[in-house]
Amino acid sequence: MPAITGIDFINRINNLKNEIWLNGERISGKISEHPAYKGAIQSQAKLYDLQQDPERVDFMTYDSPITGEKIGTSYQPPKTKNDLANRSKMIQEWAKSCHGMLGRSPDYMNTVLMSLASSASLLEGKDNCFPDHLVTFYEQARENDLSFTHTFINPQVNRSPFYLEDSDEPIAAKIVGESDNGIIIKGARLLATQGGMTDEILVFSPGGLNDSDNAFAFSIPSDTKGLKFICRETFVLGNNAYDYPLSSRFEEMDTIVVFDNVLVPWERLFFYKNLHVANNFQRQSAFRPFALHQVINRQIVKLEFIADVTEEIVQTIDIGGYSHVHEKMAEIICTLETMKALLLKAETNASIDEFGLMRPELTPLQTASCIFPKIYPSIIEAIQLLGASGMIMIPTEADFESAIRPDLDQYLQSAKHNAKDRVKLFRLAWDVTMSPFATRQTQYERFFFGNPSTLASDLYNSYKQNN
Ligand SMILES: Cc1cc2nc3c(=O)[nH]c(=O)nc-3n(C[C@H](O)[C@H](O)[C@H](O)COP(=O)(O)OP(=O)(O)OC[C@H]3O[C@@H](n4cnc5c(N)ncnc54)[C@H](O)[C@@H]3O)c2cc1C
Repeated sequence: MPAITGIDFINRINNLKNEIWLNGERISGKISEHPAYKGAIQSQAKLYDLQQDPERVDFMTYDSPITGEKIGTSYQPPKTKNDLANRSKMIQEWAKSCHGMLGRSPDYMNTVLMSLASSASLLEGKDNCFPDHLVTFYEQARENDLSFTHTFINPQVNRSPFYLEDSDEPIAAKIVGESDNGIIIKGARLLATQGGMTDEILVFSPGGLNDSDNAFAFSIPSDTKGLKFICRETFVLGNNAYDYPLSSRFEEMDTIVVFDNVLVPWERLFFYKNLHVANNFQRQSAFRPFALHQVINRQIVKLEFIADVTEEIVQTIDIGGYSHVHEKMAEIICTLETMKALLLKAETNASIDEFGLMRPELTPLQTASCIFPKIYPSIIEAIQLLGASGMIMIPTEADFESAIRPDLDQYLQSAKHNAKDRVKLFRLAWDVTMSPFATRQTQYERFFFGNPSTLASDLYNSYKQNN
């Protein structure tokens, strides 16, 4: 089938009837109508619709090698520098539609699956490995435009390097059985963003040292029997876009994932009970350069949006003459320009890799992934400092529609805007920096691609090898 539309996505997710728990209750009825999911599902649906837009179809889609129909570019293995540039254009187009706030827009996971399937040859001839399953499944996902969440990390029980789980009842999800139909998984995974609102969940175990039951990789439908998504509290405070401009539209739920004796059919298993492969496959595959390429493109769009919002604050209350304001703006500009330069270097120095992919240079992407999580929180703080009490004194749209409107118009006006527009801007700045949604965004960017110290070690070690 061709790339799906927004309504195809919504209908498919509603039909799944995934087991999702929020605030002590199982969500029933259409997930797309639930207040905690509605905004994100509608925003994601708009992304799918962009694939159909006649003005964008040439770079948002490409011709299926199987059917010739137009399918999503995020699934395309880039073979030329032009393909890579097209990929960036597609990623940035989707990111612009959500100001880079949907960290797990479908292009992220589609890219992950594309890069892993392109590296399937690494699994060939290895014990308990099924490279053909990975490639077949990728083709199935690509041709049906499947959406994904993923969970790669074990629950945060004990992070000491000497910790080995020793419990009769599994905590971290592991293999507890095997049958003619597949393997059985029991236990939990730390986190899946967008858990419950995607067709599939991709699971990779962290591997380890001694227990091959901790070594597996697979993808299963989100409505598989025994699979549960347990939500954190929702950060949607209301659905009015004036009051909650970002959280009403882009709040991606995070979920604990529980596997209650879940059967993973053989054909969905990519490898199992092979610790060496579990410990090395992702690192040796094309996963890192391509996933990071998607992440850095999105973060650039997000920074551009943040720079615009911040400049508007500066203009609105006319603080552009102060030198400390210039310093804060310069910090944003330097970060943005650094990220763009690193992306450009990665794409300029791209070369064909062992899997035949046009791979962006890894070092600049790793560098960007070390810089951004550190600087993002300080950019957020800079906006808080520039906005000062303006970030707090933000009446709602209902206030503007009430009898106190004349007071608000008089006392909340600004150098550039009338009161309602000024408050609209500051509510947006609050949703970028201070609301529960914003606070989660900061934590998200800090840990998006893993522990910052692990990312730094990765950069250090690969830099030593390659330079
Ligand atoms: C909002 C949000 C959304 C996320 N979405 C997803 C998702 O969709 N899918 C997914 O798989 N994951 C997701 N994650 C998980 C993310 O990958 C992890 O948060 C990240 O890898 C860090 O792991 P952790 O949270 O378990 O922290 P921990 O590993 O428990 O770290 C806790 C502290 O200990 C330190 N520490 C731990 N181990 C080491 C070490 N070996 N060396 C040095 N210091 C160490 C850390 O630096 C940190 O300060 C998400 C996280 C967040 C915050």
